[in-house]
Amino acid sequence: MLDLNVFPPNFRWGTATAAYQIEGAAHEDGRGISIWDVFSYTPGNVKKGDSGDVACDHYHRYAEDFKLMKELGMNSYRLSISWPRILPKGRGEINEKGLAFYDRLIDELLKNGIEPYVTLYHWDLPQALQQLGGWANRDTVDAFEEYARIVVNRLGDRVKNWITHNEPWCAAFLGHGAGVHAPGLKDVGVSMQVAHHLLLSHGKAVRVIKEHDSSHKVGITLILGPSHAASDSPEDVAAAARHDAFLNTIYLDPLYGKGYPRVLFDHIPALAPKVQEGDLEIIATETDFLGVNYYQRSIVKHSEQLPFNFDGVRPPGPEFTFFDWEVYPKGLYEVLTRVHQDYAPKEIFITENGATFEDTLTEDGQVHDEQRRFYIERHLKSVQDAISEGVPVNGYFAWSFLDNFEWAEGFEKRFGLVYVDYATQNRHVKDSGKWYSKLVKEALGAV
Ligand SMILES: N#[N+]C[C@@H]1[C@@H](O)[C@H](O)[C@@H](O)[C@@H]2O[C@H]12
Repeated sequence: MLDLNVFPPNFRWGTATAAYQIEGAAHEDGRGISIWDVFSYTPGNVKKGDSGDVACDHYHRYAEDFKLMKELGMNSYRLSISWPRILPKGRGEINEKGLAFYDRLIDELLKNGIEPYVTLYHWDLPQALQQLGGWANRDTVDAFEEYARIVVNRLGDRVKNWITHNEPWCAAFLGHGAGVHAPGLKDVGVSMQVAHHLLLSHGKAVRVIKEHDSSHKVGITLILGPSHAASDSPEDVAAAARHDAFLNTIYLDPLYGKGYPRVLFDHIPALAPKVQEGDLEIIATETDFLGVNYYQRSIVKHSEQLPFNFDGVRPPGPEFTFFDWEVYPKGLYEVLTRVHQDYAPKEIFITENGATFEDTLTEDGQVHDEQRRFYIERHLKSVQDAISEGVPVNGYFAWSFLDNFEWAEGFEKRFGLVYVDYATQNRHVKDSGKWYSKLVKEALGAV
């Protein structure tokens, strides 16, 4: 199935996490409140009333976690910085204890020979900024630029790989359109303006990073997936094209200098974001790589449902994850070849790919998660096929290293290669983690 010789010699093999999902210590050492703390504390928003208050207690256990990561043989690790840990009010006073924590974290990673890939924003906006309008307020773009400069100036002597934003589609639409993520707003027009401000802040952060050190690599992570028409009827084909714009090209097009997709905003002109002179040029600031998060495809049909006049159709499967997401490895190949053909990023990293299944810890501390192993194997085969066709994929970060706080699903949905027993905080490497470790060591010639 897999031919590791196809993967480039310096391929980055790792896992990914995010601050709010694993750190815990939500009220420790001067950390400010984030929109996800507020959203989680609001009854009904998160299953079982879970929150990131403790999570995987990574704030205190990072040394043991990185020791385990090293034992598993990974050469890279994608993490995010908690903005409210650095700037409790979002701007202004800097929390030195927050910066000192990330100093320790990065130093420990490097001590274990693991290359950090740092995401500046993985959804945990300081609540103080939300009270001023959050990402719907263009001023937050400047706040993000200030935050990025503080982080890059502090960690930039050791961190050389930066991801400005994680999945702006989720932050914008799930958080401001569907209301199922923080801050829990339900206004599609606002979500489109938020998308614009996220992209604008990305472009400004790229310039901050390159000003700090032009040799640093910087990119953005997008969640991407194929939009397949439910039938070849013109209506369904047009609906799928709008869905592709809604999920994919609303970000890809402006990032690669093409402006916003007309197929979407000609259909709903009233929802088009307000764009100021020069914005699109900033958004299209050259980057070094594209981060691709892939989980599933969408099947789309025409619908009278406003504002987009499209609706989802349940994929045929036959395999589905615990999230009820179809297992469709070919979609990753489709995304990679499309992105390469239409946008030609210098490099691509799979910054997230993984699945949740109902994991059970056995009496002897094992988790036999063959479904997850098979899921990852087939998606790596899609990466291999894309590389064989010349797509410059240079890394794969499995989501996730640890089971963690899965946003509105709380701790019920486990994505980790390592099982977390939240009652004891003990870590147990799942069969998928053992398999991935063996694969990585073989790929890196360590066996
Ligand atoms: N859901 N799900 C799993 C995973 C989520 O835990 C990450 O934080 C996101 O970046 C992305 O949505 C993917």
